[in-house]
Amino acid sequence: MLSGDMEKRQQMKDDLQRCIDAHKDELHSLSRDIWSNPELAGNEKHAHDRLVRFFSQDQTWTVQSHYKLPTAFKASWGPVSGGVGDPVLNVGFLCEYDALPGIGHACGHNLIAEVGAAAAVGLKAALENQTELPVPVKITVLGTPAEEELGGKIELINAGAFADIDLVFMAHPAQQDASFHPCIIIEEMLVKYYGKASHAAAYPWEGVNALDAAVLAYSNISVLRQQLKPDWRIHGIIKHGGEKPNIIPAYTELEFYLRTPLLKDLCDLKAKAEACFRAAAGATGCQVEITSPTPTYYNILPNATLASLYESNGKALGIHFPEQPTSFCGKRSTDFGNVSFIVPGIHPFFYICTDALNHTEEYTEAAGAEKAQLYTLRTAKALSMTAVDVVCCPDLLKKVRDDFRLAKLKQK
Ligand SMILES: NCCCC[C@H](NC(=O)CCCN)C(=O)O
Repeated sequence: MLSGDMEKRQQMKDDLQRCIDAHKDELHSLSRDIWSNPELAGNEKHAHDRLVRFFSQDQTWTVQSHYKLPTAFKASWGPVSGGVGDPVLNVGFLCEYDALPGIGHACGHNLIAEVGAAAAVGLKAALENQTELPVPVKITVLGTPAEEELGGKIELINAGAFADIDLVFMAHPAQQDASFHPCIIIEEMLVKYYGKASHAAAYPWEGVNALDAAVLAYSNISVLRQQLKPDWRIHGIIKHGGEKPNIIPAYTELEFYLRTPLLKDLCDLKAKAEACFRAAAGATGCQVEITSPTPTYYNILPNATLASLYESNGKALGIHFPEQPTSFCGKRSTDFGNVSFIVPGIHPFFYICTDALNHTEEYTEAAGAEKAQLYTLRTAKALSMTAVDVVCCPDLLKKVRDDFRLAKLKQK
């Protein structure tokens, strides 16, 4: 026999599931449209307009397009219930929608957008008939562009977009379901070599070869890798290697990603990498310019209470959470990590009916497939149900906030 409070929460969870199911075609159309029109980080114009239109069709949402960033948006609803003057509890859902160059939505960000939209409309359905919640509740959906490249969430943090948000939810497609899986710190290094052009056959001795510097730099990093800690990563590309074989390259450009679990390790890795880049300049006589053009993505702070609630709700919907997720490692990164340092939240991973790996063409196909929908909507329901638990139970909200404070202390 459920207690009165539990009965109310269950009724709210039933309402949200019915709402999400009632919108399933529209939600699938939304993610399929985004999938069919892949746009790179910062250029998600179609996705932005499509999501703004999705929320604007319901006049009860207040929608701000081009919110603080050209392709970010904000959709707000509420507050509802609670006593006059009570502090409003603002529940945030995040939508990502940037694709990858050359392989479209190979990370399933179109499904992240669908999960965020579905969870938000579901929570709205659960709340709109409630008049006696412990506190007034508001819903905020943030369209957070450019996760794969520029770190749109970090720009939005710096612009104050998260200042009034109390909880934040999103989920990311993967190969299995996991309420939490570590994502590590990442920093980008851009390396430019400047040499001197000359005819490569007639007067090679007059040239200063910037491509030699690039090749040496890449090789230096490749040998450094065997001396790195096993949970560190460094990988990169030669973005520009020269113009023609008979012109000794006067300019080359390389891009590297450096990743470590802890910020202090990142400083150590950066110093080792920089030594490799400068050694290549010295060996060839080139000048070198080393920059970090994008902000550092932090690791995701865990929140045990939210993760446990998410798993409990997910299991009630039939989600299987492997004890040890076997098919994806915790060496990926996300700008959600930066959000997790300022707002309590969760960023679960979810199965989309494929064993393919992210950032592959096979995953792109899976992210646009009908068979991903059941898992996508189920994830949205579990997120929304988790939000219901927290907004209905002040003790749970306190535990969530305690977890957040403890996790931050452990980072120091
Ligand atoms: N500036 C580079 C950021 C790369 C982020 C990219 N993120 C993902 O693959 C998504 C992981 C889960 N959100 C990465 O290479 O880790």
